Amino acid sequence: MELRIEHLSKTYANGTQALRDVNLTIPTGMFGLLGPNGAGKSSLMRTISTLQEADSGSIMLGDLDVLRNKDAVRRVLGYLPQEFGVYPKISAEQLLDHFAVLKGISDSKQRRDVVAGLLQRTNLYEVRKKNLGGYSGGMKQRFGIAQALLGNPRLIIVDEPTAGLDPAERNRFHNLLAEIGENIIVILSTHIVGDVSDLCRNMAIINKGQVLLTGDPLVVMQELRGQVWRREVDKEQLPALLLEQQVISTRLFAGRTIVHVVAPTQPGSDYDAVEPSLEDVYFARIAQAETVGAEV
Ligand SMILES: Nc1ncnc2c1ncn2[C@@H]1O[C@H](COP(=O)(O)OP(=O)(O)OP(=O)(O)O)[C@@H](O)[C@H]1O
Repeated sequence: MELRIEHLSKTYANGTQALRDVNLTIPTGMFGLLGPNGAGKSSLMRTISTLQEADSGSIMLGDLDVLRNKDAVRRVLGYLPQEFGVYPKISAEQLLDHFAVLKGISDSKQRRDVVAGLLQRTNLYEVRKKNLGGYSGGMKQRFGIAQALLGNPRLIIVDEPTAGLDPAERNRFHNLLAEIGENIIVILSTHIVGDVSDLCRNMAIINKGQVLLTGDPLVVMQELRGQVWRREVDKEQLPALLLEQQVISTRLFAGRTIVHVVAPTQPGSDYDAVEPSLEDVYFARIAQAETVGAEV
């Protein structure tokens, strides 16, 4: 089964064009939707999740018309929003039970089994009696996944799930997502490149409401091979370099400034070729789009 988005556009009442003719085909597995803040990721996620209307275009989940059959979509959808609030004064077990009732699992024995199973799967069973207010960020996110998995969804959407998690929690969360993504469609919306390169077999880069690139992260990295160059510079050299070269990133490493540039051939003897990372692809595509935009 796949999710097919065609010609999706959305302009908010204040004139902000959040989605511009978005076309994406998303197969089973983990799909990374990568873009800077304000790119339109949440708008797209909320539209797929039936929480807001598009102006035009279509979304099909298999043969289900998502924009026209909202109730049917909600039965097969799990959603972990960017701001997932929990009631601090009740336990994970109680709240998940409550969500299960809302999902329509009315038989109490069945509900007990489902809730226990999900708490085990998300590694929260030991702390199921603890109030959610005492949970760490990672535990809350795993609880968010537990509620998203209620009702055996065919599609799960997670919006910026690892922001604010420490490395160990992020790792645990990644493993959980990877396991879920084996059988269903999981869309991971994020501005963290590492989340996508660690987890996703397919991805898209979105900026200013437009899809700039789609594909397999390994393939898109291959495609940039031989075009990414690295140079160490003094901070004072940087402004001139920014005018001369297509600089895609500058970072400090051990107190020195390391610059990555994109160029079809070696820009000079002080540049070394580097194996492109997904971050290089990401910054190169965004920089390219900005340049084109600036020329218009
Ligand atoms: N309800 C709204 N009304 C008006 N403008 C909005 C609304 N929601 C979002 N926007 C604007 O639409 C654009 C896309 O926002 P969106 O939240 O979809 O981006 P995003 O990629 O999810 O960014 P972030 O990571 O910051 O949430 C932004 O310019 C944002 O300010």
